[in-house]
Amino acid sequence: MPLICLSDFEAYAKDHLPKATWEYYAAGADDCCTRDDNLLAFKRIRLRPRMLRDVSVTDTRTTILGTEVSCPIGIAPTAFHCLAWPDGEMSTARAAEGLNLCYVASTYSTCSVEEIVAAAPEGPRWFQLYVYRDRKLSEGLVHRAEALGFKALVLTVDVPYTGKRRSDIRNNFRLPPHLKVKKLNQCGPDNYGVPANTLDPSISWKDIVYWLQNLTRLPIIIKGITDKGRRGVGGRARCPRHHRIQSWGRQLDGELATVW
Ligand SMILES: Cc1cc2nc3c(=O)[nH]c(=O)nc-3n(C[C@H](O)[C@H](O)[C@H](O)COP(=O)(O)O)c2cc1C
Repeated sequence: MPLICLSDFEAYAKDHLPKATWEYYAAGADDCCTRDDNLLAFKRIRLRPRMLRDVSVTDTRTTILGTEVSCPIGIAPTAFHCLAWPDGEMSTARAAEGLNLCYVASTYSTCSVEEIVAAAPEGPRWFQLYVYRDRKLSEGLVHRAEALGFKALVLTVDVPYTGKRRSDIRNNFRLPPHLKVKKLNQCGPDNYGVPANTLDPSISWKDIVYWLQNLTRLPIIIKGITDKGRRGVGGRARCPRHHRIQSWGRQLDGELATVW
């Protein structure tokens, strides 16, 4: 049967993937409230139709941080693509390149950043960063991503600790031995085959301003801010040195902000 919409792909994946892999991709944390809310939020979106306009020629191209993309949609960072397909993130990057869409490669990719770039050298790409307690590890990642032509860093700030993912616990989910998170392979594995307890829960605005901004010339996009606070995302109470922070777009699960 042809796969013609996302639900078709979802049903196909459920039928074909091992149970633990499917449940890793499909489930969220605890009661999955946020996951369910996100799905409902997508369904609530309505487009305002404008009738009797000449739409015989349409053009959805736009620019995102100065790079032209074919439409204002990107591929969010997600981990462990090789669980679903042997080529993993290389295939995702090729697809994004083919459509000229921005692909945000996850720190938890099962292909290395070098492999991703070799597979899709022309594709618009950003790199998603988790900050590790071992800052040298994160610094190495940032430098590699910058050298490989990633055009922005997407700093995920909503995972100081991993959520309680019940199905992963029940399934004793782990990466199979032939897969590993290639950028982190110098560390010992934990349940997911990625370093245990290495995400730095102390990260705050000062780390962004005094550490990350000094480390890279790339724009930094902060991913996972779900509440603007009383004075806005860039309010003085939150961001030292009053850096200019631009609210860049609404995600269903929060706001993205760019700091430079
Ligand atoms: C299977 C899976 C893996 C994910 N891995 C990452 C990741 O490695 N880094 C990250 O910043 N976000 C990760 N996310 C979060 C997504 O980027 C995104 O923020 C989230 O899924 C909400 O968007 P959605 O409602 O469109 O799914 C992951 C999400 C899923 C479902």
